[in-house]
Amino acid sequence: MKKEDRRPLSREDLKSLRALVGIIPLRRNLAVAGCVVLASIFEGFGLATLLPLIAVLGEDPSSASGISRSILDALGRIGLSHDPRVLLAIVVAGMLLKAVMMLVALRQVGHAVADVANSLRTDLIGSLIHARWSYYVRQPIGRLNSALSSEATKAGEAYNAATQMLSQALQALVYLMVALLASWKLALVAILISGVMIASLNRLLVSAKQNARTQMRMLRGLLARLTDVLIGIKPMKAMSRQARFSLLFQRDLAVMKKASRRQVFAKHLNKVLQEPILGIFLVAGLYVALKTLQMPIGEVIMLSLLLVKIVSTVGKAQQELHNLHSHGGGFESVHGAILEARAAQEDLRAGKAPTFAQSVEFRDVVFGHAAHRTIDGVNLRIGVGDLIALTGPSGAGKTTLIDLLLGFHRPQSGDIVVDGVPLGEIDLSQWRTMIGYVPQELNLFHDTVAGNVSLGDPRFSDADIEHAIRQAGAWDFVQRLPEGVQTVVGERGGALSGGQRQRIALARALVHRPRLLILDEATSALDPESEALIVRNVADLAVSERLTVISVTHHPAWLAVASRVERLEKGRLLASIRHS
Ligand SMILES: Nc1ncnc2c1ncn2[C@@H]1O[C@H](COP(=O)(O)OP(=O)(O)OP(=O)(O)O)[C@@H](O)[C@H]1O
Repeated sequence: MKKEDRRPLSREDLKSLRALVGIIPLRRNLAVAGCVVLASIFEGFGLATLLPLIAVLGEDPSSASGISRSILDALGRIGLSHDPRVLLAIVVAGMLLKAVMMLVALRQVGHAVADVANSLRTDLIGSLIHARWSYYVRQPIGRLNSALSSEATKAGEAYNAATQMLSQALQALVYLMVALLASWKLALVAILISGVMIASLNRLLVSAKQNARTQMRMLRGLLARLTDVLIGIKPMKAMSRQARFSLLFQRDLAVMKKASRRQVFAKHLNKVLQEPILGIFLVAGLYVALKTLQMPIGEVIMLSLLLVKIVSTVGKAQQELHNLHSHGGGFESVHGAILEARAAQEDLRAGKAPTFAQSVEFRDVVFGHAAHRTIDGVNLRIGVGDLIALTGPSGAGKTTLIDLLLGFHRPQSGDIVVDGVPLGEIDLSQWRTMIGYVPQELNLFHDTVAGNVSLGDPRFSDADIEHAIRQAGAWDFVQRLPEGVQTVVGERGGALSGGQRQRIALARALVHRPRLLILDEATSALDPESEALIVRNVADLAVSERLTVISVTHHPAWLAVASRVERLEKGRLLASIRHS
C-alpha cells in the first residue's frame, strides 16, 4: 500500500474533493460555509455564557473569577445585567440561532446535493453524445450505466458528507476556543484526546476507503460485463454456454459482498470505539480534577461538558470523513468517465458549408488503426448520382473507408475532398446532414416504427415517414403489424425479423432526403425479392433525385445496377469495373 493511501485524506482525495465542491457555484458553497460558521459562532457564544451562568447560579456573582468574570464584565459593558435569567436567555438564544443557521445551511446543502448529481449526469450525457467514434469502440457501455445511476447519486451524498464534515470540524474549533477561554489546560487535554482518537481509528478509515473503492470498481466491471452478456445472450443460450458467465458474476458478487461487509463493520467499529476512548480519558480526568486538584464540582462539570462536546464533535467529523470516502469513490468514477469522454470530444469546429454538387474524392488516402495500414493509398472519385458497389474480402477495409468518408477518422496522409474542399475544412455536422447511413450492425431503438424512422425529429410529418418506409420496401409488412407504424419494435428491434429491421433502418436513412446514401451490407438479411425491390427503389432515386449511393456489398443485385464496382483488397483499391 502506498504511504499516501494510508492517510485519512490523501493528496488525491483532496484534489477530488476540490473538483466535487467545484461543481457547485462558489456563491452556494460560500452560503453553506457562511451559515455553518455563523451557527458555530452562535453556539460558541451561548456556550461561553454557560461558564458565568454556572458561576452565578452557584455563588455570588461578584466572586466569579477568571473567564467567568471577564464574560460578566463584557456583558455589563453592553448593558446586560448579571441576572441568571438574562444569562440563561443568552444561552438559549445561542442554541436557537445555531439551529436556525443550520436549517438555512441544510436547505442550501439539499439544493447542492441534488445539483451535484444532476450536473454530473448532464455533463456525462453531454460529453458522451459528442465523443469521437473511436471512443465508443473502446468504451464498455455498461460501465456508463453505473456512472449515470448509482455513481452520480453517491457523488451527491459525498458532497453532503463533505459539508457535514466541515460543519462538525468548525463546531469542534469553536468549542475548542471556548475551552481555551476557560482553561488552556482543558484545551490541551481536548486536543490530546482527539488526537489519540483520530490516530487509533485511522486504520478503520483507510480500510473503509479501500473497501468502498473495491466495491465501486467491481460494480462498474459487473455492470459493463452484464450489459455485454445480455446483448449477446441469444447465441450463448442457444449453445447453453451462459452458465460460465453466471459463475463469473457470482465470483464478482462474492468479492463485493466481502468488501461491503468490511466497510459496514469498519464504519460501526469507528463509531462504537469512539465512546470508550473518550470515556477512559474522561473518568481519569474527573478523578484528577476532583481528587488531586480539588477543583469545585461546578467547574469540573462545566469543563467535562466542554471536553465531551469537543471530542465527540471531532468523532462526528471523523465519521463524516468515513461517509465521504464511502461515497467519494462514486464521484471519482463518474468524474473520471466525464473527463475521459471530454478528452475524446469530436472536433466539430465550424468550417465551410459543404456543397456536394459534383463529387467527393479520396486522394492518396492512408489510414491505419494501429501500426498496420488499413487503407493504403486509396484514390477514388465518387461523382454526384453515381451508384458505387464497394466489394472486397472481409477485413479489406471497406467499413474503415466509409468511416473516413463520414469523418469518423481523419486520414493520416492524403485527403478526402468534397467539390475540391478537404473534409478537414468542412463543417462536419453539415456534411453528415447530407448523408443517409445504414451500418452493418444496426440496432433499432425500443420505440415505435415511426419513432425509429424519424428519431423523434418533429420536422418529419407522418407523410414523410410513410414515404421513406415505402422507399425502403417496408410498407407492406409495417401495415400488417398490430399497430402499424405505431408498433413498438422491442429492445434493439428484437420483435422484428433481421430483414425487417434492415428495411426500417433504410427508411431512417432516407427520411431526411440525403444527398449521399451509404449502405454497409444493408440488405444482407433480405430475401432476393425484397432485396431486388430495394435495389430498384434506390437505383431509381439515384437517377431521379441524383442521389449518390455507395453500397458495400457482394450481392449480385447491387453489382448489376451499380454504375461502378470498386474492389478493395488489403486496403488498396483494385481497378474498378465500370458499367455502361
Ligand atoms: N477500431 C479498430 N481498431 C483497430 N483495428 C480495427 C478497428 N476497426 C477495424 N479494425 C481493423 O481494420 C481492418 C479493416 O476492418 P474493416 O471493418 O474496415 O473491414 P471490412 O472490409 O469492412 O470487413 P468486413 O467485410 O468483414 O466487415 C481489420 O483488420 C480490422 O481488424
